[in-house]
Amino acid sequence: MPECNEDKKKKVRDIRDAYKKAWNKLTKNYFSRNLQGHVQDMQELEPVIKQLSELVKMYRQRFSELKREKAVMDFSDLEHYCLQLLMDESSTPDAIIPSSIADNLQQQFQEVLVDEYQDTNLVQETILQLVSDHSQSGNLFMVGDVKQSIYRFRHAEPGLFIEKYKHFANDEESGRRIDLASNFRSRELVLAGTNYIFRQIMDEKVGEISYDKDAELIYANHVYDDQLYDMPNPELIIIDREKPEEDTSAEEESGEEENYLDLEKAQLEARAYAQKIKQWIGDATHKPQQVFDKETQTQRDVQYRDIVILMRSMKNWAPIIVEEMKKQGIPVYAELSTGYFAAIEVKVMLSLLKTIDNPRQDIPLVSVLKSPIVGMNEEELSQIRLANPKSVFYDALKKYGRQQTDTLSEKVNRFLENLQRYREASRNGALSELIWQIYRETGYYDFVGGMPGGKQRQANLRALYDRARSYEASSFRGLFRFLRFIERMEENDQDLGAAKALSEQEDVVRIMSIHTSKGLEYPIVIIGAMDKEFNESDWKKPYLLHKNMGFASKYIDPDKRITYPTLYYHAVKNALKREALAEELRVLYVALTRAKEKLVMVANVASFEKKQAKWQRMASYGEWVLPAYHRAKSRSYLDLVGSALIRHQDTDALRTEPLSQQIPEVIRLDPSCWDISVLHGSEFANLDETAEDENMQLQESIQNWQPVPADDSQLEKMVAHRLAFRYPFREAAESRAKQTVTEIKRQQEIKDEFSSDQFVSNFQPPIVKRPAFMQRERTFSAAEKGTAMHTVMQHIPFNRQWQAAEIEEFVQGLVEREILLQEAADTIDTEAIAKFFETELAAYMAETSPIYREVPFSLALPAEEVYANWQGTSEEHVLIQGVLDCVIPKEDGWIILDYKTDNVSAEVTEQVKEKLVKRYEVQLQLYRKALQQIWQQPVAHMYLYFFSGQLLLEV
Ligand SMILES: Nc1ncnc2c1ncn2[C@@H]1O[C@H](COP(=O)(O)OP(=O)(O)OP(=O)(O)O)[C@@H](O)[C@H]1O
Repeated sequence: MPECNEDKKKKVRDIRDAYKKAWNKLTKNYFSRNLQGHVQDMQELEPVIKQLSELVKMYRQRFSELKREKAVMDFSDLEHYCLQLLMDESSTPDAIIPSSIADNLQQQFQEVLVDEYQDTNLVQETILQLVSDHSQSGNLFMVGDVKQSIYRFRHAEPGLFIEKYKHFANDEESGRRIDLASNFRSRELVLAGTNYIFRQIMDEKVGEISYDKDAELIYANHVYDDQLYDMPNPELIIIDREKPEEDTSAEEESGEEENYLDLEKAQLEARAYAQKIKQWIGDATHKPQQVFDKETQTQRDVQYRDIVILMRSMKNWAPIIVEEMKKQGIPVYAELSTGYFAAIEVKVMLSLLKTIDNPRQDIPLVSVLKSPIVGMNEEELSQIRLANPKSVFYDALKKYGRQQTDTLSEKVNRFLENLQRYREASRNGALSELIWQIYRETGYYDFVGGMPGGKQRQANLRALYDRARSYEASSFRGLFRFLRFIERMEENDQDLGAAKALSEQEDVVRIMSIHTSKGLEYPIVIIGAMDKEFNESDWKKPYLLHKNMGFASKYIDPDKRITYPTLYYHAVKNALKREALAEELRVLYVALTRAKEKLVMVANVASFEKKQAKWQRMASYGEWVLPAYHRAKSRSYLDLVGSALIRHQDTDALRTEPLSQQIPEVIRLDPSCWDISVLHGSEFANLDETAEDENMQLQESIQNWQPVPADDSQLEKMVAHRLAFRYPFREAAESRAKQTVTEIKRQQEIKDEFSSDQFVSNFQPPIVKRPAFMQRERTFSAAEKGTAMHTVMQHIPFNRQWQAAEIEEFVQGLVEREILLQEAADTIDTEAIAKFFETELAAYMAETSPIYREVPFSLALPAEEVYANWQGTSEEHVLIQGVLDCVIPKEDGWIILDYKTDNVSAEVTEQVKEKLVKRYEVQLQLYRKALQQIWQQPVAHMYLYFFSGQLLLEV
């Protein structure tokens, strides 16, 4: 027998093993029992599931009642109530009849336009049908792209779109389909690349829609034709993390070099992105990449903000990537608003701090006991609970510690001792020191460092420490207050997003989820984490829920204590799996179609060799669309993309063997072009970290107020100029631009022996009216009494003399007309008003008409006239507002009269009169200015009339 090539032998064996494995799985799942057995399992399960569904219905009922009681709705209630309103009560699931409200709306809307129609769910679809008109040609217009339906988790139903898509193409009567095939967004090579991949991976079997000629992206923006791009090919970068074969000499050589195996996967990738980005942005030796600017219709240097990094999920990787990119000196922005307080390590530490503050709080205490800091399990916790079932948990814990002598009680006592020490430390020392002491003594800081995403977790713990330090730097003290402060931050959604130092507007590289990127476009798109496994939680639970197939559970035999999947469980599982994969294909499609000019896909894999072996099975497959069974086995985007690219002439780097000539030319020589690089993880181990070092040094110098080097004289000048800058309108910014006359008067007031503070404040009109219930109380403030007097003077006719009794009657009239409250009317000094009418001035007023009362005015005055010490520019103006009590026109100059209700108790000497005049001089001079400037009238006299003491004084 001729010698057989070992490699080929292994290959054949691998293929056979793969099929054997698949076969075994099939037989295990479906043929380990006969049909009767399967049916029997499901029949036995039936009553249990029925009971469960009854329970769920009851729960729903109770839940709805509670919601109604509390008058709250959730988002899906909104949709469902809306549907209820629009649907006539006689509707059945098969015949939905519009209600009168829906009829009404149908009349109202001429056109109903729906964008992103592919993301509609059945409820929304029914609502749309109910409000649109179906009488003649119809008025419902829907736009969408089913390949971009990525909201399955919100019950989007791409089937609705697909059904119309097919139906309208064949039946012009029911609707018209317009294909918007041209793509104006992207360069030709980006589109060709996307087409090449999707033609192979998307069809009705896996993907729910076929990627046929109608679906393909057609290059239409020919502006790009004349604008060359330096590195136009879409790229696939694969980082291989496979450990090199044991080689002691290499290990010695590497010495202290950072071992790439210590780097997080996300960190490795981030370094790959950073390397690319640095290349594009350029430096002293490299020209920056050019991108096309839509505004100017020309090319310009690429900026950070032209680049986006898309991730399927932001949850675990994004914070690490942000941190690593920063280390590499690349400004990034990622929306990481959530996550800090949700991070388990932060929760545990906060629980511990709460327990230290007050151990009689069950939830924080038990959280700490269960956390790795103490490490108790449910069993132990229940034992402790049993020691004292009625009290708070802390009492139970202490009792258990006292009474028992087992290993658990040792654990308990150790914890109680530590807690006692921490409690003392929290009272005596700095909080931040306590936090650090806890990290050190419990080893929790090191522990989280060993968890997945350890670097980020440690950063979170450090952030808590920093937060405590800066809290103590303010004048606040104490653990309780700190916890309240943190709680308030949490309540107000002020999460400690460390990455939020930069805002969205700035020139930074964005990191976002593919879902967020929907509808957006960027010149350069990096799709990261291509080998992250799809989320399988949807169909890996012991019970499954499918929107059409309903509920499926594993078979459970409580007696034998066994559980295994039923046939129906398998059916639902397969349906969910298929749908989830279809959704993933569409998410990938959204990602690829965000790029305008350049597309880079990055993945890092545990073993490139294994991936190759998997893809290689497609290397000689002759059809465009890859076999469904192969695609269905994909665990990541990379699996799909790798299998698709392996048959292209540009992708030697992916193959273990030369490109098979059996592959049809259309596939092999497809016009798309590809740059593939496979790099080993070790290449990223020692990336230049000088940027970080420099930044750290700078930061340190700045924090310590030490000079930093300025090697650029231009820069030095600019900094000096900026630091010396003085805002030209500072004075204006520090004084009010709008003032009331009363305020100005108060500021410039000269206190005299007659003016107690209260006296002075008599004339401040109340800034806010006293609330109604207080106005009705007996005590009226001096200001309110003054206002009441002014109200009477505003309304009382001047054309005659008034006696006190008549005034009394007049005031009652005001009460009846609801101009005055009775309580306010009771404070009116009618005698004093009667006395006013005895004055010469009142006699003159009786002869004169018109007389203007309560005249409001606004007047702009130069600031220096208003503010005695004004230092600012002379152009600055202040807006003055005031109300003139009484203005009396007179031929030889107008008269201003201002009523005063001050209590002038002292004997009225000349000196007292002088002081009173002085007090109001500023105010009246401003009135004079107002009258002269606004009314253009000369002012001959200005009087103050003091009701108390019937004093008329000329100013
Ligand atoms: N007729 C056109 N001529 C030139 N450019 C166009 C034209 N139509 C659209 N564009 C440009 O193409 C890009 C994509 O357009 P638009 O965002 O409307 O597409 P879309 O179908 O909504 O994309 P998607 O659904 O993939 O997010 C935009 O930059 C837009 O300015």
